[in-house]
Formats: sequence, C-alpha cells, structure tokens
Amino acid sequence: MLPRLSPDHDSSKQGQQGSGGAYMLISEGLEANEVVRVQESDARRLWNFAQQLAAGEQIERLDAEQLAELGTVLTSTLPEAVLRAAHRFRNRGTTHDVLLLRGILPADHDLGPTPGSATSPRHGHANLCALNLMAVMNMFGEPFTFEDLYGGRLVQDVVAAQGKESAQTSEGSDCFLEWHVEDAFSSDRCDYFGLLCLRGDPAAATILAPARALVLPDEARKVLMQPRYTVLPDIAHGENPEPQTGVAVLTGTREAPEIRFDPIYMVPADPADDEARSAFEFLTEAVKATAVSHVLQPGDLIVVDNRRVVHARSAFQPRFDGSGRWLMRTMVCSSLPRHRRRQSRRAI
Ligand SMILES: O=C(O)CCC(=O)C(=O)O
Ligand SMILES: [Fe+2]
Repeated sequence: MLPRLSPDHDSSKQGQQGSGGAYMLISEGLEANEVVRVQESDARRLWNFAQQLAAGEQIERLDAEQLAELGTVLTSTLPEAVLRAAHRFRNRGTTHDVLLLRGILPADHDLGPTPGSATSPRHGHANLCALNLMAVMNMFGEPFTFEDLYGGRLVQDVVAAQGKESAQTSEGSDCFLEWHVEDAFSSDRCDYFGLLCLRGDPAAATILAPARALVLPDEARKVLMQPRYTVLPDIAHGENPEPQTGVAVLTGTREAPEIRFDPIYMVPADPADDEARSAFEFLTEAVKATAVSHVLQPGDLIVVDNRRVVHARSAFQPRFDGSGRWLMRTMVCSSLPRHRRRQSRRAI
C-alpha cells in the first residue's frame, strides 16, 4: 500500500480554516520576502499595454512561440518591485521557494464565463490574462509544455470539469489534490510553474511544502537519496509516457535539496523494499508538517520552484455555472537549476 494522506487533510477540514487545524487552510504562512503587492495603477498600465499589443495581433490564433514572444514585450512593462523580486527569487530562492505577486490584474476587467474544461477555447480578456502570465513567467526561463498535456497549450486553464470531480488532475475539484511536483515522472519536468488566479474559491487552498524545510530522520533521508523508486506516468498525459525507474526522491545538498515526490504515482522500485516504503512514509509526514497554504484570489500569481517545493490543493465545491474557480498555469524550464546541480559558482 502506498502511504495516503490522513483524513485530517481531506475536505472535511475546510470548516476549520484558521482555527489551528493541521493545515489551517487559509493560514498562508508565506513571509514578507516572498509576497509582492502590485499597485493598482501599475496593474492598469500593464493591462493597457497588453491590450495594445493584442490589438495588433490576432491573439487567439497565435501559436505558443508567438505568444511567448509577445509576453516578452510585455515583461518590459512590469513594475520595478516585481522585476527585482523575480530576480532575487530566481537567483536565491525565498523562505518557501515560492513568490506570490498580488494584484497583477486590474480589478474591473470583464472576463467572461469560466471555461468548462482545460481545453475549452479562450476568448477576449482571458487572452490578456494569459499574456500577463507569460510576461511574468518569461523572467524565470523558457515557457514550455508537453505535447500530450491539455492539447499542448502553453498557458493551460486550471478549471473544474464536470464528471471529473474526483480526478487527481487539474480538472478535479471536490477531492484533495494529493501532494505532487508537476510531472514527477519526467526528468524534463519544469523548473518553475506559475498559477494566475482569474477567479478564486474560498475553499480551494494551494498548499506548499519546501524541501529545504523538511525534518527527516537521517536514515530515512539517506534512503530517499538513493535511486530506489519508480514513478508511473501521470494520467493527465494520456497513455504515452513510460514509467521511470531507479529514481531518487531527494537529490542535491542537505541544505538545498531538490525533491521528486508524487505519492499517487511513486512506488519502491522493488516491491519488497520495505525500507524505501517506510522512508517514503516518513517523508509524507514531514511534508504535511512543513506545509503552508494560500487561497488564491483574483489577480494573485504564484510562482513555485517545482524542483524544490511539493504542492497540493484542498477540496472545493465546483460550480459549473461559469462563475467557478479559474486559474491559468504556465511552466518554464530554466538553466540556473542545472548550474546549481553542478554546483557551479556564479561570477556575481
Ligand atoms: O489548483 C491549484 O491550486 C493547484 C493545481 C495543481 O497543482 C495542478 O493542477 O497540478
Ligand atoms: Fe500541480
């Protein structure tokens, strides 16, 4: 049996927000060095420029590369506080290895209804939001995706889909979305991903646990650093990917480890390896103990270091009436983590 999260962490906890439950789902726990508030006037300026850029293009028809290029032009209009925070985050990380930008969208824009699936056509102002997300994510590396993931879209809609309420994918809703890193099965998984909130849901907390804060017994840590695990491919990718075997869960240094953790899809490579299974159980508990959370609100954009942070999402009631929770997600790969893995030193 794979270790499962305890019932403490299912949707029944939602009534205890802020009351000292295991997660205190709305408690946030993020620190000042990882939150930047964008001024309304800056958000408006960014939005106007996005509108101007989009007017010169048939934005709905742009392919992924063209959208990324347009996003780069918009990057130049980001406020100084965002540019500086992004630079610091990318180079040095933050306490929880996430960066939260708040108020990046103006308050009064007209979005249209929340789409019914991750691959619904995107209209009007939603394209400007996608461009905004791209403008920020461009600072962390090159936006990319997998061809077999949600139609190969560079900016994916993270929305609840009818009939998939209990799915362990972005389209699930009224179940706890288990701890994972994006695309754990692939060594080409993203270095960072960004989630931009267009519409929030007060019950849906994005939950984050940074690997560097994990408290683990030495023996368990040692086992987790050995290639004793197999990662099965994520169903969001269809049937194509192969399982990856001989995978370590923790890599890198003790002070700044990287983590590859996805309990739904990870098993000891040898089913008889009880040590590997037990170390994994220790890790699951350590991840829960380290968690902080944030309920994304419209205009919040959270950037997560996918090599150093595991994340999850609490359960929420989907609406399916066009007013439900709506996020956009973009993944990037970046060269800095590769240099870090080689323990290269920066000249500056
Ligand atoms: O909805 C969230 O807050 C996170 C979603 C997520 O982790 C995913 O779709 O992979
Ligand atoms: Fe995720």
